[in-house]
Amino acid sequence: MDTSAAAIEWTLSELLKHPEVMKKVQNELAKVVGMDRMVEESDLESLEYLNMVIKETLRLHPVAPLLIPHQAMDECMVNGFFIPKNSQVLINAFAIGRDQHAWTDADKFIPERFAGTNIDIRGHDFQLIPFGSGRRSCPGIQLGLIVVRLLVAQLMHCFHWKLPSDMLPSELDMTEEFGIVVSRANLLYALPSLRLHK
Ligand code: HEM
Repeated sequence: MDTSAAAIEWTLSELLKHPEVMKKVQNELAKVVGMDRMVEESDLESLEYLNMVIKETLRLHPVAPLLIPHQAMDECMVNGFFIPKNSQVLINAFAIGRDQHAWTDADKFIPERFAGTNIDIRGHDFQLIPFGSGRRSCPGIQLGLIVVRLLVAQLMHCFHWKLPSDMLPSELDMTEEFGIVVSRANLLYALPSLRLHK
């Protein structure tokens, strides 16, 4: 049940499916980090476009789409609905991330939608909660985000990527395998070639 690995795989899949976005990520890396050294953890905060790409990936592919089941400690009203004490409550982060009322072109992968907004993924903005929100939200968020951002950054910085057998980006299979953690149903194949020669 590796949430970080699933998030990395979905991000790479979306980048392979959207070569123009991959190009922008690689251009940002060349500009911010340069091509004389590898990207480091201290670079991550400066990689604004990469951070938008990760947010957009986790909006469309929250790796734990129903979070973890919660239980109401007391009865309460939520949005006019009565929730009895001890009810099991499931939060559908997947549906929230694709809600047409909250997002324009909700099913499309558009990292630029976050440009100039303060929408974050740490549980303050309820339309984007891939780590949950509140007291039982993910305690590993900081580590998870560093691992995902650093790995994707290094893979994009060090290598050019293409799909095998002249496959078109639009042909890339994005089938999900359902579980508490939703990962790709089929392995992702992509061909790297060296980009960073130092
Ligand atoms: C991109 C990576 C990750 C994602 C997307 C993610 C997502 C989540 C989500 C959605 C929940 C449930 C929150 C809720 O029900 O409200 C959760 C819980 C949890 N996560 Fe993560 N997680 C990630 C990485 C990690 C890492 C790296 C660790 C540990 C080092 C971790 C440890 C935990 C634990 C212990 C819980 C249970 C918290 C509780 O029930 O109080 N997670 N995570």
